[in-house]
Formats: sequence, C-alpha cells, structure tokens
Amino acid sequence: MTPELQKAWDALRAHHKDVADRRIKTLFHGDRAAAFSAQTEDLKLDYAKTNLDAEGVQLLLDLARAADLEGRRAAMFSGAPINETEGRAVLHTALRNIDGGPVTVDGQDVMGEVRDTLARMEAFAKSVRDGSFTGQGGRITDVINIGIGGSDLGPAMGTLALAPYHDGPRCHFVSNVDPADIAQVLEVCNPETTLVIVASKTFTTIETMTNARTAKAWMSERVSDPAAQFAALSTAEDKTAAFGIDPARVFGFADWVGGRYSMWGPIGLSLMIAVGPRAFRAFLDGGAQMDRHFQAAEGTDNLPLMLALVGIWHNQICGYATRAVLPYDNNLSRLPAYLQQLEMESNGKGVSMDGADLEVHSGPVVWGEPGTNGQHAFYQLIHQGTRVIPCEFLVAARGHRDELHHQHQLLVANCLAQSEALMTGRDLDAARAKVADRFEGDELERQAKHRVFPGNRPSVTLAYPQLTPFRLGQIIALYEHRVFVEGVILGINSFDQWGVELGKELATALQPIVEGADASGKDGSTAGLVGFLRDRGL
Ligand SMILES: O=P(O)(O)OC[C@H]1O[C@H](O)[C@H](O)[C@@H](O)[C@@H]1O
Repeated sequence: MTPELQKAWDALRAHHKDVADRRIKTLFHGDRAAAFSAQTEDLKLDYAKTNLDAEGVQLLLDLARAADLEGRRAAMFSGAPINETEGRAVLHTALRNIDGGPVTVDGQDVMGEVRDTLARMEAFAKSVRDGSFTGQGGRITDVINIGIGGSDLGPAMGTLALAPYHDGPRCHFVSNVDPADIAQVLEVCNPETTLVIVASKTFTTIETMTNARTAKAWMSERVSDPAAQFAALSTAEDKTAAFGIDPARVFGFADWVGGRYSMWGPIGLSLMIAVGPRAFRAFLDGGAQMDRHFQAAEGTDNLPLMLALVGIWHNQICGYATRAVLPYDNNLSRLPAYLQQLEMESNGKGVSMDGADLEVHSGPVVWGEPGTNGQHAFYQLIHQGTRVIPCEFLVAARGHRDELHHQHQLLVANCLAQSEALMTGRDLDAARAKVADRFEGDELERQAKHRVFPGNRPSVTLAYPQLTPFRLGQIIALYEHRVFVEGVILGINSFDQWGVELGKELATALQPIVEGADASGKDGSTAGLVGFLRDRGL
C-alpha cells in the first residue's frame, strides 16, 4: 500500500472513531437529503440515512483518489490488461458501446466484431421469435439455456426482471448438475419445438457439459437431428464444433468479457429471444449510458462511485461484514443472487494485485430477497439483531400493472417505512407507551424491552421510475462499476476467480470415489461420509 493510501485509510478510521457513537437521525438538518444523494434524470441514490457527513464523504473521495481510481478507470475503458493475473483486458463495456467510438485491444478496434456478433444474434433471435427458425416439430415454443454462474445468472435474472416485456417463447434456465434441475425442465418441454442454448464461456464447465449431453440425449429420442436445435455461446468455438453445433448458431465472444459481466453479449441470447432485439438494445443503451455517467460525473454526482464509497464505509470502516440487497420490485427477485456472483466472486479476494496479503478485509457478504417478503422472514434480525446489516433498497415509482397501482403504492410505503424504521428505531419510552394499557410494574418493563428498536441502522435507497429494459441496463452497469471501484480501493483484481478452482479439482478427483473406488486415501470425515452415502444407495 502506498503511503498516500495508508494515510487516507488512517484518516477515515480516525474520523469514524470521532463519529461512531452519534445517531444518524441527528444529522438531518439543512439540505442533507439533497447533499447526501446522487441523482441523474432517472435514478436517485439516497445515502442520507447513513452515518456519513461531509467530512466522511470527502475522506472517502480522498481514498478513491489515493487508490488512483481515475487512472484505473481510464485503463479499464482503454482496453489495458487490468486483469493482471490472467493477462486480459476488461471490456464488457464494449459490448454495449454499440453507438460509441472505437475500442482497442492490442491496437485492434474490437467494435466491428462486437457489432457483427450482435447483428447475428439479432437475426437469429428474430428468426426464432417469428417462426422462420423452427424445430423439427414446428415453431419454437421453449428455449432452454444451459449454463452456470455467469452463463446463467445474468440472462435468468434479466428474463425475470423484464417479464412484462417477454413476448417470445418460454425460457427455462438449467444450471445445477443436480438432475432435479434439468429433469423438471425437460418434463415440461417438447423436444420437437425446443431450442437448447449451451452457454459456457469456456465450454468445459462440467455441470454445463453434463446437462448439455443430457439434453441432447433427450432430444435425440424424438428428433432425427438434435444438433440442429442447439445453439452455443462461448469463447471456445473449437469446442462447440466438437459438440456438433453448426457454426451458424455459435455466438462467440472474446476473453476480455468476464463470465459474471457477460450478459450484455452472446450470453444474453436467451434474454434477447424472450424480450426481442429492440428491448435488448434498450438494455444495452441503459448500460452504455451508465458507462458514460461513470466516466464523466464528478465526485459526489457519480452514482457508482458513491454507491461504492458508501459500501467501503460500511464494510471496511464501520466493520459491517454483510450487506442486504432488498429490491421492492418483485421482478428483481434474482438480483441478489446475480449480485452475489458479481460482488463476491469479484471482490472476495485475500491477496492484493501485487501478490501481498490484503491489509484490509475482502468485499462483503451480499445477500437478500425482495421486499416485502423479507419483512416477514429475516427483517427481525435486521431490526433487533445485535449485528448491524446495512441495507440497500431498490424501488420503482411505478410497476407494470396500472390497474393494481394501489398495490404498488403499498409496496413503496413498505420500502420507505423500513428505511425510516431502521434509522429511527423506537426507544424504551415509546415502547412502554405501546404496552402501557396491557401491563404494569416489572412486567411492563420486561414487555417494553422486547419492543425496543435500537435504530441508527444505515441504509441506502435506489429509486427509479420503472423497471424498463433501459433501466435494467443502467442498474446492472451501476452495480458493475460499484464492484470495480470497491476492488480498486481494496487493491485487488476484481476480474479473476482463482478461489473457485480448488473445489472443482477435488470434485474431479472425488468422482471415481463416489462411483465406487477406494476412499481410504481421503481424510476420515470425507471417507466416512462416502461410506455413509454408499451404504444408503450412492
Ligand atoms: O461460462 P463458463 O465457462 O461455463 O463458466 C461458468 C462459471 O463457472 C466458473 O467456475 C466461474 O466461477 C464463473 O465465473 C463462471 O461464470
């Protein structure tokens, strides 16, 4: 860590010591709500309900500067190999730069290829949607995307998010190697009218390849040329050919698109088939708009920067180990899962870019569920548990059901009530007043204590007009850049994922053992579990 960066961390920690005990609510005077929010025409990020003050924000901005955020950001957009452990550029932004200028990697403009692939995807999606591409039993009724991690979560989350725009064939997403996953999808599909999309950046992921073979076998029972109803999305075009997929239905992309950043390109094909090329373009436009905003907006006007700095404040400075993402937008119900990969696979590292042990914590545990469901499940702990969980709310002005707008208004009231309750809490006097008509004496005290809400719990709220394709693009790109900024400040490589390798290697080594080979070379626990499962039918 450079002395300048060290100084910036120290200054923030010292500031936190001074302000840790105050109550957020006492900070509300003057124009706090406006000063502690970042806004574009369509998006408002409110972080007034945090313990940040002007000095805290300034110190966070100093931290970003000391980490050379501007330099790293320019390096990313310019196509420099900032994924240093893999020697790759990081240019998922190029996939949505459709109306923008050239983007060069190793001196070559990649935009021609990006546009060509997008045009091929659009032509194919159109042919599936209008029935000119058919299965061997007629028009395509079902699309099955087989992929995992970044080759699943993006299109699965996006297809659900844009359900009101879904006018193409039904889309199913199979990810788990657990046969239960694929079996229940195959059960409801007709092989003669189903398109299978095998989505895998590497085309070697064992779960995906196993499911793809199962789908091919299922299809070959009913159609004479199953491969004709397969498409592939991958960087490994040689491997897609070996699987028997016609290059006309192979949509390739370059290694400078990370798996968890890949829904903007070919990996988004199932989403494009669901909502149509036009809506998909609007999604790309939303992402591109956020890219421009991220590069141009200054300091506190910059949404991804401020979302990241609030995250750093909570996770690193206040020591809150997790953050809850709570969309009050049911169609975003897979957003928490999507963000778990985006954030935790990107910033869940213990080693800095230069190979030294990290001197700060890795990124936070991210989790969540849509409101209002979470309110009736785990909000108890958020309100009264002993650990503070910063909450991130998402809420739209309007849903897609005008006739049920009164229900949407109730949803919004719930969202706003939660952030208010978290901040304000309820003190012992107010709690006593709640039960004074039913209890007295010691029992009144005891009952009141259970009804105290400590409050002073921070949250941020992202508000937007409506979850359209364009807006989804903005929101996903906002989170991507937030992860980038946090990664730069932590000094890590947000674009590799070595931490997933060991489990994969050991699973491969364990396969013969679960199939019957001798387990005695394994530790006693593993061997014991194999024995237990074998005795019961493994
Ligand atoms: O797209 P694939 O190559 O099949 O990879 C699928 C996923 O598996 C890997 O193990 C990585 O952890 C993920 O980043 C990736 O998205």
